Amino acid sequence: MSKLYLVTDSLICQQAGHNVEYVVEQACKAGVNWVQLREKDLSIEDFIALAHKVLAITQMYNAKLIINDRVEVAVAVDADGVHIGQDDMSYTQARELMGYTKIIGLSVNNLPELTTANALDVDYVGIASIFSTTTKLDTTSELGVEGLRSLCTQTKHSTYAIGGINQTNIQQVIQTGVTGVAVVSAICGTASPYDATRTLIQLIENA
Ligand SMILES: Cc1ncc(COP(=O)(O)OP(=O)(O)O)c(N)n1
Ligand SMILES: Cc1ncsc1CCOP(=O)(O)O
Ligand SMILES: [Mg+2]
Repeated sequence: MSKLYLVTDSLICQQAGHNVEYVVEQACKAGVNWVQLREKDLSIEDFIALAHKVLAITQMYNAKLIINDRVEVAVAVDADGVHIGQDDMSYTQARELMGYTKIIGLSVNNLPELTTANALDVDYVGIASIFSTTTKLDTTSELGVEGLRSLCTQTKHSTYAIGGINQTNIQQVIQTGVTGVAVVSAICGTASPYDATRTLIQLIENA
């Protein structure tokens, strides 16, 4: 598994002057090989159409495409996996629809959720939120680096930290022992997603 996971946000890409396909391609070119397509406002038809385009890009770079929330989109385009949260479809139902060859990621926000996830055959847990972020407005907690470190010792799964992670704090996050780091604005919100990705990868490698 790659240590840097790009989670997209079309609005943040747009505000930085790019479309989401461009950002995905630049990030993959720079070395990201996990991409989550996160679209909150698209109809199912538009989400599927965009996912087909993004899948063509990720496949060109041998990267994995994970669909946020919408299991039916992941199934329709034969994506590599789906990421579900505590308020999304249940893990059991998602697994039934996706099958055992696909990746399922689950968000956990605290120790009880992480403990419950330990009984599930998820492929990774997304641990949120590490720092404050304006990208997702309904986050429940800020775990901080020490909260993350503690959760990492109590999980049986691979772990991706998410929420407010950027070039200034990514090394502290990696040093907790987390498997990897997921970012939205630190790549989508930049003038050069390629340069931003290169810098983040370098920081991870030197941590
Ligand atoms: C890698 C990763 N971790 C956590 C999340 C958050 O998922 P969720 O809690 O379902 O919130 P939304 O992203 O759906 O708003 C994630 N997307 N990716
Ligand atoms: C999707 C998500 N889940 C928890 S925080 C978050 C947003 C992270 O965005 P950013 O990397 O811009 O803080
Ligand atoms: Mg969700």
